[in-house]
Amino acid sequence: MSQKKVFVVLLAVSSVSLLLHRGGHLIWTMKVFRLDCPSLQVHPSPKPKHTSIAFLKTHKTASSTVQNLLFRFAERHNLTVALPYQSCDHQFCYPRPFSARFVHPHTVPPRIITNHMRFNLSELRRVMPNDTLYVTILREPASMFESLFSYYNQYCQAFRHVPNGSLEAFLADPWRYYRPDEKDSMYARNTLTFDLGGDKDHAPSDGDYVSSFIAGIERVFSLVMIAEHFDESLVLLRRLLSWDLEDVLYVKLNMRTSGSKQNLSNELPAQIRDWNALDSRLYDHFNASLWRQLDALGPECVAREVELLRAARDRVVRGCFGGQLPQLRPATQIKNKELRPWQPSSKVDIVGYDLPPNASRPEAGAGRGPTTSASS
Ligand SMILES: Nc1ncnc2c1ncn2[C@@H]1O[C@H](COP(=O)(O)OS(=O)(=O)O)[C@@H](OP(=O)(O)O)[C@H]1O
Repeated sequence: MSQKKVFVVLLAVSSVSLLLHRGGHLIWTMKVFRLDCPSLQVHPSPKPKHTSIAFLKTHKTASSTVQNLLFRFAERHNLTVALPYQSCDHQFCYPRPFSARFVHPHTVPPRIITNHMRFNLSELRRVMPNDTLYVTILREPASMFESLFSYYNQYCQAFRHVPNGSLEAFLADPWRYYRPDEKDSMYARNTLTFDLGGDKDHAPSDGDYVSSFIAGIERVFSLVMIAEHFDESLVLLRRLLSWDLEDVLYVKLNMRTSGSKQNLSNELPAQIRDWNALDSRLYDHFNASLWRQLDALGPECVAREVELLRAARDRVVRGCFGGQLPQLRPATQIKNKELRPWQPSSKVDIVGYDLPPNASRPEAGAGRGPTTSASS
């Protein structure tokens, strides 16, 4: 064989082995470049990863899934996460507005804060670094309210008094059951507005209030994710934070079984949106702004990144679960008690995952991490 041929064969062999070695990353990068998506360059990140993040964990919005992703990032990068004082429970003394005093001194100074709280910017600024980026997540009010109604059925006074726990009965005459100052009333009306520090009982007809509330959120939050477009939101989150693809892989947490959910037919969604009019305005506004940002990136590039993110997630998850995609299990069937998701009542089933006894630790370190569900 001539020297030239030997060189060509060696080149081909080393290219193939490099491809196999770099696997996902290289293939990923090539696919993205083929689409000419320079703004979606992945690995290594052009800028250092951003590590100071305040994630406002809103209720029943897929926020536990985001929180878990942040916990795993913090673990891998040795970052301190602010945790509440025991007396605050796992939420930062929610529903009281957040105070720096609620943060456990062992977790100060933090880089990341992500447990449930009622938003209070001035107090957050006292504990978080100056370069903190603020992120939150919203969910479409009808499905969110259905989830809240089922989850807090035994806790929230407004829901407990409804005959047969009927959502229809509540919506037919909400003022019959709802008292603005009663315990846990924040789960029964405009929960997103409340979590974001707003007045859940403000008259929705006051357009100035709603507009200035939304403008305030826009000034502070660099990204408002949308649960219905979770993966697309992660595309934006990853760019905002200059993170790698591995940093935004996840498994869904805190899901109810389909038997615990109610199909919203006929006029229910409109009634829910009406009752939660402030949240509906918020959601519509930030859903539209999410899509404007995605459009600016280029729908093809976003779709491509979402596709690659899902493929990478499946690969890592299969790595955790012995080559299979994990089965969702009711808590009672999960052998490892530490992995059992919290159950709000006997009427609601929250499902989770069991790790196989010989679970391996996969490349992105996502083995045990993503399976633990914390409603915190
Ligand atoms: N990735 C992703 N995309 C879309 N939806 C998701 C995702 N992960 C979790 N979920 C759904 O989010 C609901 C749980 O929300 P939270 O984790 O915020 O609840 S909690 O307030 O912390 O208890 C819960 O909704 P319901 O099942 O309707 O109750 C989950 O199924």
